[in-house]
Amino acid sequence: MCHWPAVVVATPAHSGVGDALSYRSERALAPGTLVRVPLGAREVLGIVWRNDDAPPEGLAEGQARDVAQVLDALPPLDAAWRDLVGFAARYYQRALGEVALAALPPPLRELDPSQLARRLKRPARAAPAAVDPDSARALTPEQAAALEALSAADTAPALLFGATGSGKTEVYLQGTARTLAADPSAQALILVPEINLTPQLEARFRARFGDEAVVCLHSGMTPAQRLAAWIAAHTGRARIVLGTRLAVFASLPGLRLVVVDEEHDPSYKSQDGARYSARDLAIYRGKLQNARVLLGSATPSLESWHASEQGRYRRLAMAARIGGGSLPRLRLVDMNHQPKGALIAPPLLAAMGERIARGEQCLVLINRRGYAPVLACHACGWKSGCPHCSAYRVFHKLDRTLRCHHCGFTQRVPRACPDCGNLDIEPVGRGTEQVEEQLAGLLADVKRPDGGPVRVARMDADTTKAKGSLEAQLAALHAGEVDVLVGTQMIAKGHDFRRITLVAAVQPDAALFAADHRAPERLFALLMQAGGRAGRDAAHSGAAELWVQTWNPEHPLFAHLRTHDFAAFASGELAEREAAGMPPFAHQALLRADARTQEAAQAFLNAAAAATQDLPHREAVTLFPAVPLTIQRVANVERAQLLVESPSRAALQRFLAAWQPVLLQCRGLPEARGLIRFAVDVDPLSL
Ligand SMILES: Nc1ncnc2c1ncn2[C@@H]1O[C@H](COP(=O)(O)OP(=O)(O)OP(=O)(O)O)[C@@H](O)[C@H]1O
Ligand SMILES: [Zn+2]
Repeated sequence: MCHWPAVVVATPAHSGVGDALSYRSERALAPGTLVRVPLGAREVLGIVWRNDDAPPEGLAEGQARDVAQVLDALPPLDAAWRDLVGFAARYYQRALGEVALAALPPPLRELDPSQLARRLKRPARAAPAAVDPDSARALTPEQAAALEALSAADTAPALLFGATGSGKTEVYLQGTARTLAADPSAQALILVPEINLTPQLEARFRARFGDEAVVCLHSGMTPAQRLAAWIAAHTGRARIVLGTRLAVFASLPGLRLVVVDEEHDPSYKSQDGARYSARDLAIYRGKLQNARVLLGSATPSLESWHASEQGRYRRLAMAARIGGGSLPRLRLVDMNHQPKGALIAPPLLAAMGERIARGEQCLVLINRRGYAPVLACHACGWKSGCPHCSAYRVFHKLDRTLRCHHCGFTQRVPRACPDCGNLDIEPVGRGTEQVEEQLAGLLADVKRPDGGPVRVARMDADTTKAKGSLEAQLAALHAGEVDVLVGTQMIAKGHDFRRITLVAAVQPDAALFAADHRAPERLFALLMQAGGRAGRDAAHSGAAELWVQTWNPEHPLFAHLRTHDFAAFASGELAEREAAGMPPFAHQALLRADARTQEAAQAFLNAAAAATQDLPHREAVTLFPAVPLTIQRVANVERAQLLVESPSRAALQRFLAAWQPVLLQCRGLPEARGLIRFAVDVDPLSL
């Protein structure tokens, strides 16, 4: 008898190919089985999705092609995994095949059954997850209460709202230990925004549970490493998967606990391909597999905060810092009353000098890399625009280049103005390189306790490109080899620094007045998280300070920052969002178009909007006019978008599903000639 497996293969987002293709097989194949099947002239990896009794209508028996190979050394992907992938594809408006195959480690696509069998030689039994009892700490009362609440009968997702330095990591560790101890096949998934930023977290998990039990999954691993880790998770040998957003798709048959650390971090939302939110998928996955979900943050996203206000999530609060230390005191510097052009105001500079002389460390946050965001000629008005983008190229002084941070276009800095020949072209504005350079000079008279000169270092995407360099820089800071660290937001995240007592944000004002409705939320989180790096050693915390240089000291955001009152800040923001009908009180999706001309991009969007008249649920959604993106052109591609909004998530979903085939038709319209691609972004993070 012949079988008719429906197989999912990698298909581009809008190929129009149905969810699964029918093949023929001599033997019955369980859903979730990995196979290799012919597709055109190639042979590709596929996943058996279901088994049909007969060939699909219209396909003559003789036309069907046979499954080429069955990778049956691997246990089939379970129903929960297939459900997760199917949900993600539907919800984020992508092809099932695209999402399903992208969720598998890349090398799996190339292996034949015998090669795969060789990789699987290692024993597939669960690692013991030896908990080293000595490394587990005695919990504080708040930590103990959070842990109890986590294992209580109520299975709603939990939001661990714990101040910076309140010991959330220990709750993750002991929550994991309990989960694994309760069931020898249980597994835990720990998601982090960016793995390189948290080498400490990985080290703590490995120290506590043993190397065998823990695997990592992130895009920085080699294909072979990723395959090995994926197999360990899929076969149940690995008990703990520690990974970035892509790890939310790991096959974890024994999943009982999902932790999303720093759940507010925007990097949980993918910005290309299927634009999924790993945090939101973690919630869905928890329900699906009956696993506990724990979201942790000192500055939760307003979405999660709102859910905890409504009781959909359980809020577990840990307000106190470990050791009873206090949160840093806010020192606002009113830049209206400082010497003109001062990069670092004199009182801030003096405070830094005092700290350094005492052997303490300072962090200086400036969210711009390079030396200056623009180079300009004051004689003729020339500016260092990028020829390919609607953006300025950034001046990098160290290698004397002008670099576009959007398309990468790089040139040597011209000796004279390219337009008028004027010789003194000047940097406008400031970036990390400039702050680093100037601080060294400004602090030249200060001495460290050992009499040596002050050591200033910089940490941003430029200094951490080489593999291992980020770890090395963090290690130098921990070892006290650096007195002042200048950097972008990456210095503000998650690090457990012990000797930092002063954190300074030198020019955060732009975010106060940005058009994006999420800008205040992000700025508040950034400042609170940055400040949270100071005074983590209770012995020094009394003197810890967060300095903010601002031209707008009266801004209400700072009042809440002063009292460390996230709850008050959040309730103010939520009230504004509710009044304005913004998320989480409304649900949004963006239709984005890339084209050779702005007209073509907008023409496609307008045609797509016009073609919605007869779609179901049209009345439940609002479509806004097409607009260019803030940075309208990148690498010679014109970009535009159209916002779709609805008070009902379900209605928005149904509308988007019905719209998808219409979008494919609009792509072929004459006025959309020049369209390069389009994509739907559900629950976009920025508009
Ligand atoms: N019960 C405990 N007893 C002693 N020290 C602890 C305990 N729990 C945590 N710590 C220590 O307290 C410090 C802060 O903990 P942790 O880094 O987990 O904070 P956090 O809540 O994650 O903060 P952040 O949000 O700023 O990352 C760490 O050095 C940790 O080792
Ligand atoms: Zn460019």
